[in-house]
Amino acid sequence: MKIVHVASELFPYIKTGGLADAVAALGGALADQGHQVAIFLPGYRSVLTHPALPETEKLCELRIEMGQEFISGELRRFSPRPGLTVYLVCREEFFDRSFPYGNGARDYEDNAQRFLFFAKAVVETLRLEAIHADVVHAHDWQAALVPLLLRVAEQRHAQTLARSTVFTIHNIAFQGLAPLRVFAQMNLPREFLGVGGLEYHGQLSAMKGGILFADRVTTVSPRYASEIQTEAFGCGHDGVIRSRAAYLRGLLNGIDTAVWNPASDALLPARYSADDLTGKARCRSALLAAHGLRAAPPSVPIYGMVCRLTEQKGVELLLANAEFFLREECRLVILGRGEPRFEEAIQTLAARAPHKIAVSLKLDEAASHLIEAGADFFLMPSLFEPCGLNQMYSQAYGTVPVVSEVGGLADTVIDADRDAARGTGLCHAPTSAGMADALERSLALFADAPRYAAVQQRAMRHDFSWATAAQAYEALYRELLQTRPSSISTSSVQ
Ligand SMILES: Nc1ncnc2c1ncn2[C@@H]1O[C@H](COP(=O)(O)OP(=O)(O)O[C@H]2O[C@H](CO)[C@@H](O)[C@H](O)[C@H]2O)[C@@H](O)[C@H]1O
Repeated sequence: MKIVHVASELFPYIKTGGLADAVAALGGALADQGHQVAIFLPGYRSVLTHPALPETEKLCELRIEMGQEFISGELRRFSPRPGLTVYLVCREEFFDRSFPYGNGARDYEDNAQRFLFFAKAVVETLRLEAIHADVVHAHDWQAALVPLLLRVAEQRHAQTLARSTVFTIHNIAFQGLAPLRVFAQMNLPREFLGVGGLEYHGQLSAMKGGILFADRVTTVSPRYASEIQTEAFGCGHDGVIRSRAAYLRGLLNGIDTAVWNPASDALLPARYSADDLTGKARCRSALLAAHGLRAAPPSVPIYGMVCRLTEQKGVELLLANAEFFLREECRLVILGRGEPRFEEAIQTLAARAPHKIAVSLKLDEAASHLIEAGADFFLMPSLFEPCGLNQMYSQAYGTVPVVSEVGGLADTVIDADRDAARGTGLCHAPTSAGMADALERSLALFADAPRYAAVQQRAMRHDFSWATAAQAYEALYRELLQTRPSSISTSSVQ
């Protein structure tokens, strides 16, 4: 199949979170299966200057219609591995900036235009380069308008650009809301402006466009697929999701075992496997040393956490349990960047016990690998979690996850107290009391070395690889190609 992915992040060239890992690993796994895969990505500064970027070839100049004007850009491409081509949509004014979405304190004001330009450039390239995609697969709000723009372009040019379209929601909390006036720059028929179109409470929602007009909508775990149909998790889009429930699937992410494998991980001071955990003990000492923490004998548990420091990730639950980490003989290492209020609160916590609690407010890939390997428990107290990757990385690294029982966390971690024979971690309600209970249970589990080892072994031997996860997408694509697209996109624009 000819499969085209459209996303705003791609590991290793640009990553602010799990989207980058998921798109890179899915694209790579599909290419390994023998499909012809293309990935469209904005040509951000950090991509164009990335040390791993091979030489890129300039393909063409772009002239993109945005309302009354045409905006120019350039299309570059490179091939990082056989079967995979990455297209970079470049325009200095939009993408040659320090960060992809904002300056840290606020989002860039022209994000709607930047990603509309990107989405339109993808559709224009599909047309100009006659790519004839079997599937165009858009990820998250930044690419969400691609299915609709594509069907409208097909009608305008009387040409088929893609046999089917898929939209994947990695996080429904980020919706790409924009003022209604941006609609004029979309050059879409007026019928797509109303509440049956992109309008969302007096604004435009790119996310809503993806949900309504892709042939199939997927999200990254079965549990999140049902959660987003509820008011509690739908972030205002639950109604529109319910209206397309028949076309919605929850397909679990996997992990890229070429990057996340303790037996071959070059970022670790020592490698190890389920059969020989000696190297993990060295990673454990190295982790404490790297963060200036006091050495810990094997009986003292080390807790690790790596995430964007946002409300979603349950930072408040962690802070509500600060006394646990201050009181108990343990160590805690946190790596993350995010909201200033959380960064400050965590720094204050670390300052109260600098010999046992460390925080690093950086984006640091190598440090995240060392935490996954060196910790004994990995904390993910998320309030919601579409899938979550770190709980799978931590299981592969023999680091027992302690997670909120929401979304993909609930789908990938089995509570060891509830299910002694199958348990791979500890699960709790997404509340501070729930987390407090799980932390107490983690102490009991760690004190019982044979039981901890059994949980660790089961977690390490579980297959979370993308090779398996990608099969579900392949099956979905095949199913789509066999059935006539039934979404309202085609019928609305015909
Ligand atoms: N300071 C830091 N330094 C280094 N690495 C850091 C870091 N902060 C975060 N990371 C890394 O970023 C990734 C985070 O991925 P997640 O899937 O856990 O969450 P995210 O919310 O970004 O992704 C969204 O999309 C993914 C993909 O579908 C879903 O799994 C998830 O639930 C959804 O919220 C991990 O690889 C993690 O190690």
